[in-house]
This record gives sequence, structure tokens and C-alpha cells, in this order.
Amino acid sequence: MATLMAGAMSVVLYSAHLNFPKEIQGLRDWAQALLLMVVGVVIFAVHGNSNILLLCSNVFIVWGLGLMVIGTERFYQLRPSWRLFHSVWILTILGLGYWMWIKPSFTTRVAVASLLVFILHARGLFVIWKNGDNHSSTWFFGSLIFVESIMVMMRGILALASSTDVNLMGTGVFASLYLAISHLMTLLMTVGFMTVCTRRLQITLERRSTMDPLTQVLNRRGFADIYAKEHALMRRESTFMTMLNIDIDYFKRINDAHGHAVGDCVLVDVAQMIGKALRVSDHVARFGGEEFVVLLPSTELDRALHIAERIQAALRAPRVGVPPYTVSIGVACQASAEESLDGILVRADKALYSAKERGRDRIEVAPDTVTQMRVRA
Ligand SMILES: Nc1nc2c(ncn2[C@@H]2O[C@H](COP(=O)(O)OP(=O)(O)OP(=O)(O)O)[C@@H](O)[C@H]2O)c(=O)[nH]1
Repeated sequence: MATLMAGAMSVVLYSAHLNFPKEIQGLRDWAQALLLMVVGVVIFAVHGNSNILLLCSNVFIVWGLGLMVIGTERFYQLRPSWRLFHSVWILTILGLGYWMWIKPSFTTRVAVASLLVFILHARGLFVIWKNGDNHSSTWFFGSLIFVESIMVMMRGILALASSTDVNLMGTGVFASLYLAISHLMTLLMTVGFMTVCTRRLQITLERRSTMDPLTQVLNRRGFADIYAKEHALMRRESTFMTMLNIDIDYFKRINDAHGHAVGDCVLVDVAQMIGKALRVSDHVARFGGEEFVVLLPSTELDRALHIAERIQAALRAPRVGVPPYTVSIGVACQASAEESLDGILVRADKALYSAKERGRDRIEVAPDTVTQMRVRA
């Protein structure tokens, strides 16, 4: 029953894959893996004494477990290890076939199959350990695979010790425990997939709501969140911060002359070039259209002007793939924690307006900035 429910859950995973094919990878493999494992378990339940059906059942289960590893690798944006997948799959068919028909040995067969499955689990665990974040969903997912691998390893060791208890058709204590845990694990594994998937979804949605999709820098909302944090820090440590309001000159002409697609490339270019000119502690956002805002924490006017000049020079330099363009920059420095985001934005905007009025491709400082700095001094 638990296994059949896991099969039903694969539909949920598949529909999540259809909704977020790029953001959450690996879901399709996980959904297919669950279905294959369900098929394998059903065949095992009806195989009676047929070796062919037993082999088919194992092939489906190992196929499913292999796809689970591929899905986990894709989920963490790694290249899928198809070589391992195919090797384990082929070795399962050859190994089981050999010890079923050519040199029949039940315990060797179990030991070999357990080793191959253990290899797949070990790879899955390694991927999660190396790439998973320190979050309860990752721990839960990893723990399930860990328990599964321990069970499989124990079965392999017991088989090597020639214990008859590893026969899953028998009534031994270990066999019953193994079957019960395996069925439960298949169901829990779908829960594990769902928890890490939900976590990834949460991160994706948060990112979508705070990032500009075209340029991949912050949007207005994301910028406001960052500003609030920097503002609190500024109040605590009594430092300065500076805002640059950057606007592309005659952007409409670029769109008109080269088309909207090239205009979009210019916007991406601006975001990238600004990003390169900043420290990791600085923040850049696109406020819509061709207007960008940069927040420079703990930065006084002189240093901010130097950064603004560096950005202008970098953008002025000719580059392949984008038409030449310039930017105007308005600079406003915040020395008082009493001022709000809107306040400093208005001042930076006024400075930008004045740069535009005075001929563009210029940097202008908001007049109140100098007064503020003097008061502060
Ligand atoms: N390609 C592209 N263009 C955009 C986007 N958002 C706004 N625009 C265009 O940006 C142009 C802005 O034009 P204006 O506000 O007149 O400014 P400008 O031509 O840069 O002139 P100045 O700012 O005065 O130097 C408009 O033509 C908008 O259609 C976008 O996401 N992509």
C-alpha cells in the first residue's frame, strides 16, 4: 500500500516538474524513479518462483534507484553520472543472471545486488552531503537515504555470512524488518523529495520576487529589503552610505535604432559592468526602465565619486555585442540615520536630473549631500 501511494506521489512530483522545469531540476527523474520502483515491487510481489520475474523486478528497482541518483544530481545542478547508472544496471542483469542460472547461489546473488544498490545510495548520499544546504529538509532527505543504505549493507553482510534470514520471501526477522522498512522508505522518500523540492521552491519564489528577471540584479522590492538592513547597521555603527542613481543616456534612441532586443542586451550589459566595478558588499538594483540604483554601504562621498567615475569609464569603453552608450549618475550621500530610503532616493534622483540637464554623460552630487557631511563633521 505504502509503495502504491509512493507511485501516486510521483504524479505530484511530475506536475511540480511541469511548473518549474528550469528552476527545480531532477523532479522528472524522481517521478520516473518512483514509478519504476513501484513496478519493481509489484512484480516482486507476484513473481512466485519465476526467476525471470525476479530478475525483472530487480532490474526495475535498480533502474528506479539509479534514476533517483540522476535526479538528485540534476537537482543540485550536477552533470548526471550516466556511466555509473548504466554500469550498475548492466552488472545487476549480468550478476543476477549468472548466479541464477549459470552458477546458482542465492546468497552470492543477494550480496552482489546489495553491493550494487549500496553503491547507488552512497553516490546519492555523497551528492547531498557535498551540495545540500544546512536545512532540515536536506537532513531529512539525507537521513532517509542513509537508513536505506545501512539496511542494504546489512543485508549484503548477512548474505555473505550465509544467513537464510536475507530471503525476503521467508519469514525471518531481518527479512520482515527489511521489507517493512523498504516499503516505508519508498513512501518516506517521496516525502523527502517533496520537502527538498518545497524548500527549493521557496528560495526560487523569494528570488523571483526580489530580483529583476532580465538583468538578474535586485528589483525595487529586493533593494528596499537590503536598504533596511544596511540602514539598521548604519544607525548602530554611525557610518555613512552613498546612493548612486544611474540612468542610460538617450536609451530610447538605442531601442529605436537597434531594436528592443539590443536594448535589453544593453540593460544586461549595464548591470554586469556595474556589478564588476563594485565590492561584494555593495548592492545594485534595477528600478525599471533604464534606471539603476547602487547602494554603497560605509562609503563616503570621495570614494563614491571615485566608484561612479570607474563605472562611467567602464561603460564608455567599446565592447563587442553592444552599441556605444553613456550614462549619467546622480550621487547622494546619507550621513543621518534619520533619513528614509525615499528621502535619499529623491536626492539622488534630483542629482541625476541635474546631470541630464547639464548635458548627460556626467556625475552630479545632490547639493544637500555636502551640507549633510559638513553637519556630520
Ligand atoms: N529594451 C528595453 N527598453 C526599455 C525597457 N524599459 C523601458 N525601456 C525603454 O526605455 C526608454 C526610456 O526612454 P526615455 O525615458 O525617454 O529616456 P532616454 O531616451 O534614455 O533619455 P534620457 O534618459 O533623457 O537620456 C523608452 O523608450 C522605453 O521604451 C526594457 O525593459 N527594455
